[in-house]
Amino acid sequence: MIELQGCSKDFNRGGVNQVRALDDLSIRIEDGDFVTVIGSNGAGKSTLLNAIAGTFRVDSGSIIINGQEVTRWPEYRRARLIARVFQDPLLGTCPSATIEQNLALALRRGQRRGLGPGVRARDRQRFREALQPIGLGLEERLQDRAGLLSGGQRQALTMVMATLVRPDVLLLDEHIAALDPKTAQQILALTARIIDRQRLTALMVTHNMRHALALGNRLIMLHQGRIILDLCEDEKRRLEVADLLERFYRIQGEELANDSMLLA
Ligand SMILES: Nc1ncnc2c1ncn2[C@@H]1O[C@H](COP(=O)(O)OP(=O)(O)OP(=O)(O)O)[C@@H](O)[C@H]1O
Repeated sequence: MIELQGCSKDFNRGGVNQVRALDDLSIRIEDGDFVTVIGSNGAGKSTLLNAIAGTFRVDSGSIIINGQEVTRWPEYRRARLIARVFQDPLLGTCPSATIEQNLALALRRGQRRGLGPGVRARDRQRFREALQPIGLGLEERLQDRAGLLSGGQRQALTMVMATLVRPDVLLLDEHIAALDPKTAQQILALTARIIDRQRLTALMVTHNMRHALALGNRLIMLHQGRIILDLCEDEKRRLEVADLLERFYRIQGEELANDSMLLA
């Protein structure tokens, strides 16, 4: 369970560039909820994820994860509960380490990592079993350096690393946006499968309304740091992309600042 109560965050406070990225935002996300997050550029989507992950502290409000108040916890401490996947496939893996060394590091999430990413024989079987369902043959390449992999392969590896030890919360920030359409579809399918199988509590930021409607059991739309639309599974299932846009216009009374949500 994730709960944000009255969270606000200003950047460049007191300056001419001051912006309220989160504006008294409250939301309760139940265990096992998979929430897709949409909104135009600058709506506060990444800020919401950053606030949960502890990239910065919110200026006001509180954040509770699984009953624990984490508002003042630094990012590294929250990392025991939270796994993240970013847009850039290069961010999630260490290129000079082998696939199995990367996975061995992921296996120790939340523990003291020690000096080297040593790989135990019994872990290799676990790694193969985690990689095999992706269908990219990575299970046969455990000793290859991650830097040799394509962007899509690295993002698949990142997804497996993020969930090798089941996180309490999985945060996906446009994690397929940098991939070609076919690879993006594969990683999206992998994402849905992992979240479903592990019954993860997850938030996924996307600019693609089709994906936002198709995946997950709840959809929120942000605008100017506030939640302007919050749809449950049933409502989501009944909506088409055009309906969603219409809802946005109706609520906001203005046009979307960018067309990427339409065109994606
Ligand atoms: N570290 C920061 N310093 C200053 N301003 C920031 C910072 N992070 C975010 N902002 C500002 O906060 C607002 C919300 O940004 P955020 O990145 O959360 O938007 P977003 O919805 O993720 O947008 P996009 O879809 O373009 O990625 C924007 O006006 C942005 O410029």
